[in-house]
Amino acid sequence: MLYPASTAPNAAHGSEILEHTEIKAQARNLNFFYAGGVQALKSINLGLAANSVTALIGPSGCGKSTFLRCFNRMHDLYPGNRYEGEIVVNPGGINILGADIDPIEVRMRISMVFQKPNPFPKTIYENVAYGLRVRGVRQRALIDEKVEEALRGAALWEEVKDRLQQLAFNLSGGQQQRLCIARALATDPEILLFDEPTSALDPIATDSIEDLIGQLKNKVTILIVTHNMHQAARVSNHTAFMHMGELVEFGPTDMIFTNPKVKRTEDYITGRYG
Ligand SMILES: Nc1ncnc2c1ncn2[C@@H]1O[C@H](COP(=O)(O)OP(=O)(O)OP(=O)(O)O)[C@@H](O)[C@H]1O
Repeated sequence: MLYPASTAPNAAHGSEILEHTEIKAQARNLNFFYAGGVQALKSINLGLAANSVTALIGPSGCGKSTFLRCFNRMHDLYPGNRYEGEIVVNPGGINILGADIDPIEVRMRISMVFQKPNPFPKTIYENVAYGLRVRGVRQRALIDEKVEEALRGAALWEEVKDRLQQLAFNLSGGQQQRLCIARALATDPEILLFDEPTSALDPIATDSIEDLIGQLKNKVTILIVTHNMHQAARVSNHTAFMHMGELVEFGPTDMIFTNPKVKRTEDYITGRYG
């Protein structure tokens, strides 16, 4: 769906950037308050281009994870947290923060991969089948098919196809993280959220996850939080720089890293703070 310029996201920070781009999701005037009253997000307007990777960067505590977690309503798990504004997801233009929206359904459409691999204490097969079972899928043949498809999608199938009934904990850290990606893929999500997905992994496992992200964007829209600016530059199409709960600058990744328009972005990119 093409948005006219007037409704393009991120009006304050280069709305022209996504003007002719299909937008998968769009945060509109998004504020977020933790239960104690801390306002962690301040009027964020940001669009995620469909089938591409958007990276969130910024110093510790700037609100990256808070923003990411709004997209799958993770904050609902703790009483007293409060959103204001909207996150509109296409197709359908549905505001997933709406009071009438079931957060569990949101999490089927928008899956998350965490910092540390967190497989369930179950077999490799059951880890991937989990979301399908929660959704009520019962046919064994269909589950088999989906498990294989998700493991192939996560570039893990060849390594585990002969040991699907082994415990997931027997896998290496990098394999466990790819298993978590397969688990996230099994319910055919439209958006994948990655919260520093390689920070607990060695360089080789990191490379394989980055390659995988490059392949996955053909099928899903990806939002990734990373502290590693080289990683943001390698994997993302667009980058958003946040500072103190605000979106400071947003643009094509090469532009943000080579020619940022805002001094705060430049200072961060060049290592002057953060
Ligand atoms: N559960 C919480 N309750 C109250 N305040 C919180 C909570 N979690 C985070 N915050 C605050 O919200 C702000 C944003 O935190 P957030 O974790 O989103 O930042 P971040 O950019 O992801 O940081 P990091 O890079 O260190 O992970 C910070 O000021 C943080 O202290």
